[in-house]
Amino acid sequence: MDHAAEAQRTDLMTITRHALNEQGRHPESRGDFTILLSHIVLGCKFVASAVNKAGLAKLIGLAGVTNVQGEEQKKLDVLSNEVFVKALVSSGRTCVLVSEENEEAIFVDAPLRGKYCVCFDPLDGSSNIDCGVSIGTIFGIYMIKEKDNATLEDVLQPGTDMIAAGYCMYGSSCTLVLSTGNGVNGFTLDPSLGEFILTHPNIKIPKKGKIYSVNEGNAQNWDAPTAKFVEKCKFPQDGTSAKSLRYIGSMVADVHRTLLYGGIFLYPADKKSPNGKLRYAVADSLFFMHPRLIIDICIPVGGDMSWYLQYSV
Ligand SMILES: O=P(O)(O)OC[C@H]1O[C@](O)(COP(=O)(O)O)[C@@H](O)[C@@H]1O
Repeated sequence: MDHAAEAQRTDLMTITRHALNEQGRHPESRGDFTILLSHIVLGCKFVASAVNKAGLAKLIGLAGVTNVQGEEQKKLDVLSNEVFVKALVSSGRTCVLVSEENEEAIFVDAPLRGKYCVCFDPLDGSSNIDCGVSIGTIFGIYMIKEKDNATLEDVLQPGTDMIAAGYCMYGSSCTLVLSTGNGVNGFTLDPSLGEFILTHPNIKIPKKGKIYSVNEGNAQNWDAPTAKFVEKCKFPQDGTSAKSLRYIGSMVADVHRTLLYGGIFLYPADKKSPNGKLRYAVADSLFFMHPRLIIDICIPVGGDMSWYLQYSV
């Protein structure tokens, strides 16, 4: 028997234990972030369960309503958004929530108000739900700028002011990737325990990759530099091998593969989407959910930037 392995199996580094270890690096911390994270984890576990049984529980298909982008909302979209909003509010650690599925920001009522602002897309890639392609939740966390005075400015801070960011991918396994600014770590849900276990410590994106990931169907809309870059991936002039094209069309899955295997994922600005693929929710004040801003945070902290194009926000 491999006793070392057995010991490893009993000495589990759960995401909560990891967060508590991280908390130890901040003596002033009172555990609020760990409590907030545990509620995000609850939302991810709920969505993972719902996604796994979607086909059986009639959760697939349209919810009969459209979101602010005019997109048909899928039942799982609606359910995921509701569970994350309720989990984040009930944590008692949030003050402003921005969801890709809600037209306006949610300001938490005073009795439950905390000091964190959370931007999230509860279920990115939802157009892939019906065919079983991996989808994901994306989140980013800011600290309120002025105690007891939550405003929209709190969620329009630069991405570099984010204190944590991550995504949870619902695929062949459920993997939560988190950065709190001290490296990027991946946790896989063990359904038998109901716990996210550290399986990918200190992820670093490989310096070189053999994969490029882009929707080639948009090529006619690309600007010249993008077209030239993709052309070099396909027809390299330096004697290297051509890169392989892998495009899942579900950003969390494309980014996760890029983070682990290297290469590049891009959704470049083009004539159709002048700012790349952003989410706009126009209310009395324009705010936007930039899933890639959150992903930006994960990848730079995850390692080499050489293959990662910056999105200008
Ligand atoms: O189909 P396109 O234009 O390539 O866009 C694919 C992108 O759209 C998304 O699926 C998000 O769209 P939805 O969440 O609205 O379904 C991303 O996950 C993915 O990167």
